[in-house]
Amino acid sequence: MIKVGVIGATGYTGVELIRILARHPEVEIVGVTSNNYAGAEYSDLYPSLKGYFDLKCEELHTEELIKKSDVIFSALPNGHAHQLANEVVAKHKKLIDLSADFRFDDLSVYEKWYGPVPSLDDRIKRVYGLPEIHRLDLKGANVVGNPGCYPTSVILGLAPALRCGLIKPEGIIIDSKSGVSGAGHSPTLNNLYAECNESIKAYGVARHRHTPEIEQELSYLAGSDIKVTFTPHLVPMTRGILSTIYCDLKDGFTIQSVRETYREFYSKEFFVKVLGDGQYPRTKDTYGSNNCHIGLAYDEHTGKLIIISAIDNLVKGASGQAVQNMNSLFGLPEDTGLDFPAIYP
Ligand SMILES: NC(=O)C1=CN([C@@H]2O[C@H](COP(=O)(O)OP(=O)(O)OC[C@H]3O[C@@H](n4cnc5c(N)ncnc54)[C@H](OP(=O)(O)O)[C@@H]3O)[C@@H](O)[C@H]2O)C=CC1
Ligand SMILES: CC(=O)N[C@@H](CCC(=O)OP(=O)(O)O)C(=O)O
Repeated sequence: MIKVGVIGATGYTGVELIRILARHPEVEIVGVTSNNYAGAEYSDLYPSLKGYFDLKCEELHTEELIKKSDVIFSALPNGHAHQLANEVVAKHKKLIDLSADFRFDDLSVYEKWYGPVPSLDDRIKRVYGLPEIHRLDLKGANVVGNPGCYPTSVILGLAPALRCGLIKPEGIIIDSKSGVSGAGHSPTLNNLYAECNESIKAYGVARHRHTPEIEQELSYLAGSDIKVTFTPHLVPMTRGILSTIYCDLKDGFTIQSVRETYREFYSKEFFVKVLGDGQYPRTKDTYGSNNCHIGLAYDEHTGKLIIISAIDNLVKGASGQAVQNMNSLFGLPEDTGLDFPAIYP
């Protein structure tokens, strides 16, 4: 059994991790930590887990938790994982971090968008944890930077098009929508029911911090520098991300050949489903699952390829993907403990 410790277990991604890990056949959860709820029964905080997970929340004593764990999941806000990674690798254990702290190849890009980075242990071998793209690099890693939710939907949506040279690399426009759980469980004015219900708004326009993360991975896939226009929107639903991506199809390709290329690219992937002609993803069809649905269309009027992708921000966009990464790090089939469909309706 893989011994797992979860830090920041009481947030939205934390409870989703516990929901998945508590039923994972190869996992024993050995400790969960909380600042505000140390000493509380986890299932008193989250009664949906009664009978599935009955440990108490501990105070955060990293040394003890790391000692008894094979792998640590950190579901803390940005800026906490660098120091934690130093401690984890010093004890020859592994870290899967759900924040942005280890998502960037170039630390100066992280520092520009998020803030300063302390000195890091040379033994850290970091990987961007999108298994569909970086599976081979996961094998030698001890620290996983689990991708952001919007980037997961966008990168999976564009990967075949850029890797296989189906589209022009310039002028990509991404319009994404997220449910409110994407903002975490700390109450803010923006997230109050009366503010977001019956309302849709764009935010972070032309400056959202997922832009450099998306550009890093798309540039890797294309083999050249990619710039994108990315506009996220907050929509009145609890979970889900839908990204609609507009790009220019190169001459010589048809929607049929694009769909065939996408199907071939993802043919061995358990979690990515390329929909048929005239079918378009709905967040409802990925709700609660680790799946990503991709729909494709060609606008003959403008020559644009339109790619639509849907995920659950808390599962494929965070905790499900983190468990998929753990499975890969420990040599298990990636779908272990994740082989469940969306909740419908
Ligand atoms: N929500 C989403 O859809 C996604 C989130 N992420 C990332 O995952 C991470 C967790 O997000 P999410 O679960 O939504 O966040 P939440 O705000 O819901 O939870 C964060 C948890 O971290 C703990 N925490 C907060 N501040 C501190 C602190 N200063 N020291 C120690 N613990 C602290 C809190 O636990 P307690 O109150 O018990 O102390 C809280 O439960 C973030 O980095 C986020 O950016 C990534 C992809 C998607
Ligand atoms: C709806 C909403 O507010 N979503 C969050 C994205 C959550 C996430 O993945 O953020 P990190 O990159 O910090 O991990 C946002 O736009 O900041």
